[in-house]
Amino acid sequence: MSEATATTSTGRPLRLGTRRSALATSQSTWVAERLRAAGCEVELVLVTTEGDTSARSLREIGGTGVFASALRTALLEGRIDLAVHSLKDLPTAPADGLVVAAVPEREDPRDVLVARDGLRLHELPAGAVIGTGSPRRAAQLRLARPDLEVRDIRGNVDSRIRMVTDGVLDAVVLARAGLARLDRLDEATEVLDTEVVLPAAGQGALAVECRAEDSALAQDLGAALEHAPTRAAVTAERAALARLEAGCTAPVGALARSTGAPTLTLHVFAALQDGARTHVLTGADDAPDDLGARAADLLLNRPDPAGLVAAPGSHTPESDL
Ligand SMILES: NCc1[nH]cc(CCC(=O)O)c1CC(=O)O
Repeated sequence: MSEATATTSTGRPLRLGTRRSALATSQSTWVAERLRAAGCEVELVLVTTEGDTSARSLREIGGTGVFASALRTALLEGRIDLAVHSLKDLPTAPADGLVVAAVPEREDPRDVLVARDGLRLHELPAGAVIGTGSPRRAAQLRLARPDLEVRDIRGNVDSRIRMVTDGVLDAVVLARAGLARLDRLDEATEVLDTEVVLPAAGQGALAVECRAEDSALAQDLGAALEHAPTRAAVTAERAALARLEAGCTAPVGALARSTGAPTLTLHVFAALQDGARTHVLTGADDAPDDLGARAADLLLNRPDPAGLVAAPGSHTPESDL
């Protein structure tokens, strides 16, 4: 990035909009530091979202978009120049007038268990209470451990872990990436295998968004932050999610991995009304949208009779933070 593009066209520092939570500020600070290392002047601007201020269930306040929408409004109104989102919280529908200018290299996308007494999932006693607000996690936990009680919870990462340390719950499931960003990975008692709990589409990855009309800024953000293999993987995952959202209301997991360029292998999970299904598909990493859409179509046509029955209309976003 050249010094000439280190600030906006008006010469002032780039305004990076961030939510207030510890996780959001850690993500935004990481991006700001990378941009400063690339020669940009960057300042953080706090933006409040309804997902942060409302105690109502995420299902009531409108789902996946609640964390992203205030940042997007601030971008479109010109109050900020760029925003950093957790990619898994970003709706699959593109936003008019905005562009995901960069997808940086993702963290380990897996979920972790934080349980009392250092326990692992298979060591929790029958009847143990495990907290998650994510229908995706709940569905897969019920498949792995039908003898546990899965309880719907919400709150930020800190308050969810406190439910375990305070003895209210035996365990919670969180994204490993979130704990890593908060420097609290040592509190995880197990990294959950993706065969047991497939992560959410885009989990562990960030999206750096700006106005589409700021094409020079978008280019600079791409040059400073883009990680092409992560972009390909999350594009495949989100294409699968979008296709499944169009065809059903089930909880979905999706994870693509590079299996030797130029191929990607995509695992998709959905807990449909008539059972849980997974599908694995390999395809070209230069056509990730196509790979995701095909994997979703194949999954929707292939029932796995041994699977789980999901509650109707249970498609809601990931547990909140
Ligand atoms: N919706 C909550 C959310 N969004 C992003 C993360 C963690 C970091 C990530 O997955 O990128 C979390 C917390 C969690 O699921 O435990």
